[in-house]
Amino acid sequence: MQLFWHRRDPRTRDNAGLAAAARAGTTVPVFVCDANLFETTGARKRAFFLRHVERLAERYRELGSDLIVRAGDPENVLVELADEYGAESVFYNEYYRPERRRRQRAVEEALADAGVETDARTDAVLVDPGRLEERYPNHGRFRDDWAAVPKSEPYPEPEPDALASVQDEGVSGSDLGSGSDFGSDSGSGLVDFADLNADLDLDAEADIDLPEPGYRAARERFDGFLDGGIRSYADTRDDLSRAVEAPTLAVSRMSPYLAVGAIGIREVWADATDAFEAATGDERRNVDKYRDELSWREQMYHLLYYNPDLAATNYKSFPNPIAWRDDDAAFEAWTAGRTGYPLVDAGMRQLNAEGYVHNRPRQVVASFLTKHLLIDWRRGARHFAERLIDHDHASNHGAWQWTASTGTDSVDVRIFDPVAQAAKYDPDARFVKAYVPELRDVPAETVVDWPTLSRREREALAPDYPHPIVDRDEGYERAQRVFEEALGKR
Ligand SMILES: Cc1cc2nc3c(=O)[nH]c(=O)nc-3n(C[C@H](O)[C@H](O)[C@H](O)COP(=O)(O)OP(=O)(O)OC[C@H]3O[C@@H](n4cnc5c(N)ncnc54)[C@H](O)[C@@H]3O)c2cc1C
Repeated sequence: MQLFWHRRDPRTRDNAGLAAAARAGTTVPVFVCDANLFETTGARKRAFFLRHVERLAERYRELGSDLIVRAGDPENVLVELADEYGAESVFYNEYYRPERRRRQRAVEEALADAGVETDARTDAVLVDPGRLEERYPNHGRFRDDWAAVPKSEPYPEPEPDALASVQDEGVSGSDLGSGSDFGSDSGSGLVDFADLNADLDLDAEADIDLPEPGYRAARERFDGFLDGGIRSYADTRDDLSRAVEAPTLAVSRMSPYLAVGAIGIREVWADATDAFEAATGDERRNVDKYRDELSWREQMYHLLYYNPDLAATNYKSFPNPIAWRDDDAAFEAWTAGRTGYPLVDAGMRQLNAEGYVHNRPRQVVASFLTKHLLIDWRRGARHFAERLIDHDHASNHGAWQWTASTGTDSVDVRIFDPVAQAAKYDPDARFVKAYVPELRDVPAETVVDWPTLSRREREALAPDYPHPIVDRDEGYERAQRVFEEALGKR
């Protein structure tokens, strides 16, 4: 008998550690609600994740088993459960976020002391970062090495007879209360997340509508994208009009599901590769671009693996400190989507309303904060971590550093011009108008040029919309100067 410890992988399909446990013999699936870890997760993503745990428990019950859910420190809980079920070993998947690594070490020591074996697998990524070199000068070089490593096929879901016929009675109850839709109204044996939340003093309620949770919902969304969007992905991924018209075709919007681990990365990769092989001509280039984006995700994990303090410390070293500004009013305007830069504000309002931001405005808002406003990227990254449902420790901090020019970008100082970006990617202002109602009646070309209009013109056109909080050219030049000073070039 063995335990499988579910961590950030609430799925039975394409789960490396679970498949390995099931191959070894009868397996008891376990999830430990770890309050310390949850406290560092934004409420929206925590709620989204917990809904997945509930779907996972349902799936186990369909397979004639159950998910054993306990609250506490995993190192204590797993030793107790190993004893209770007479398990000789505990299987799980590897994660690279420092808190998770520390937790894993504590679990391994406690289980070793108790005479229980452990078995950790690579699951979150296609290629174990430990198989690659420590540092790459650019994405192309990373991708070459990464592409040369053979990728596993998706792991099969365990057969029902490989799963222990257990019933979870550790946490039981019937009503989740307060309008939540992830409850069940039958009796004992069922996981009650409201009780868990009360015990842990966590609020699993999100302040926004969350996407449908679970593997099936993730699968459905990806199937829709494979049927259509992927074949024009390279050409349409930056088209913000299309992102408004057909949000899950212009791009996949798989990031929330990948971030909580609802679907396995090998499954996504295998399907994208089948689509690539079936495609001809121009479609082939489009599909391959999607696979390239997945390799960016892999590079971010690689970066975190070798730089565990990615969330706290500049990746690049600077001879002089970067003269970040402390400007609470500007930061608040940025978070509220009231900077007077329409594309920045639309992106931030998308974040507030959906817990998701399209990649193009995501780059623009991050650049605006760290360059035009010169506010430390760590403050922006923390805000994103609290608000995004697709928050991923590696991708968020790696991308913030890239955008802030403290990360892996091969360009010394990159500054996105928020007006030029709007002109290029949202010329019809469809994206801006979808999120900034104050500008709905303003002609598109005027929306694009908004920060360049006179005060009087702006007041006449949209009196409720703010004036730019920083001058476009002054902000640009100040950022250029500050970074050149930090780089010792002035
Ligand atoms: C400042 C900033 C913060 C970011 N924070 C996150 C984050 O917390 N979580 C997150 O998943 N992505 C993050 N990204 C990367 C990217 O914006 C999102 O992955 C993408 O917008 C998700 O939408 P999608 O699923 O429709 O992407 P698609 O365009 O459909 O891409 C497919 C998948 O590839 C991966 N991907 C694409 N671009 C990147 C990238 N640059 N880095 C890493 N993975 C990528 C994602 O898993 C994504 O789901 C961030 C980017 C920036 C600039």
